[in-house]
Amino acid sequence: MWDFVTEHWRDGVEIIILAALAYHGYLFFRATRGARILTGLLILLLSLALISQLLELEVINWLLQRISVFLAIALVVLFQPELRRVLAELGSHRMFSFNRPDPESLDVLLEAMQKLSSRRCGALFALKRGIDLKQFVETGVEVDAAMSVELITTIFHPKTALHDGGAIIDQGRIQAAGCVFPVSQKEVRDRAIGLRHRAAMGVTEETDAIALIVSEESGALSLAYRGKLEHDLEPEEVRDRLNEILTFGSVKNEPPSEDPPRELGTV
Ligand SMILES: Nc1ncnc2c1ncn2[C@@H]1O[C@H](COP(=O)(O)OP(=O)(O)OP(=O)(O)O)[C@@H](O)[C@H]1O
Repeated sequence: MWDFVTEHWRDGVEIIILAALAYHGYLFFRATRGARILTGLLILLLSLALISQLLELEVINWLLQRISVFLAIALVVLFQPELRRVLAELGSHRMFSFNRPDPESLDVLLEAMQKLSSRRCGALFALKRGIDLKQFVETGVEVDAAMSVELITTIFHPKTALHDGGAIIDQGRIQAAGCVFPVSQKEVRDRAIGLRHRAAMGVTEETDAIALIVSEESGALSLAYRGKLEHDLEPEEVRDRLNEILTFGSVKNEPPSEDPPRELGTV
């Protein structure tokens, strides 16, 4: 027994590491836009590999081996925004940082969002977490001011110079306004989802920020995280979601990616 353990403990460690990597890879990719393409490709390739092995089809075997190199490149292209976010997360040492807005500033933000909603003023916020949003700050105007309902509603008043674009919130302060975020290329079923919501999805695809949106058209409040849009939430739901994400790092009870009821950011 002891001989078996000393001989095979490395295999056990390898199996545990590979299983953990596969599981985390699955969790990471299952909610992304390429998940279905990836699943389809894997099923196709595994079936082909199995058939060609069983029937000893040499040409197909040879082709599959050659294709695997191109497949690796295709996967990098397919999951480019997600990979960028993971690398940025690793680079930002997020595991060691704790960038959480205090409850008072969240209250201020939510109150301002409700005011903007009742006045039908569109607004977009990106709440910075671990990953630096400097590249987006540079596209707007630096504000660096304490948050207040008055300031936020003034910024997003349609007649001000800063109302176009998004505001960046960092540790309870308005860092910048009028910022341009990357627009998500995800296919969205709802035609009412325009550029503001797409920009919210885009900035959360590429960073670990949380985006909050007030719709100019309907006054609806929405939240985007990791590229997914949760549309038309009640103020209390926004607060709960924010607390969940800020506490657990992800949305608890996350709806499945297949046809979720109110989540629109899926292919
Ligand atoms: N890349 C971007 N980054 C930040 N803000 C953007 C970006 N693109 C558009 N916006 C903002 O979105 C506004 C246009 O919103 P649009 O009506 O297309 O979006 P929407 O998602 O339908 O939102 P709403 O429900 O508020 O109409 C612009 O005036 C601008 O303020």
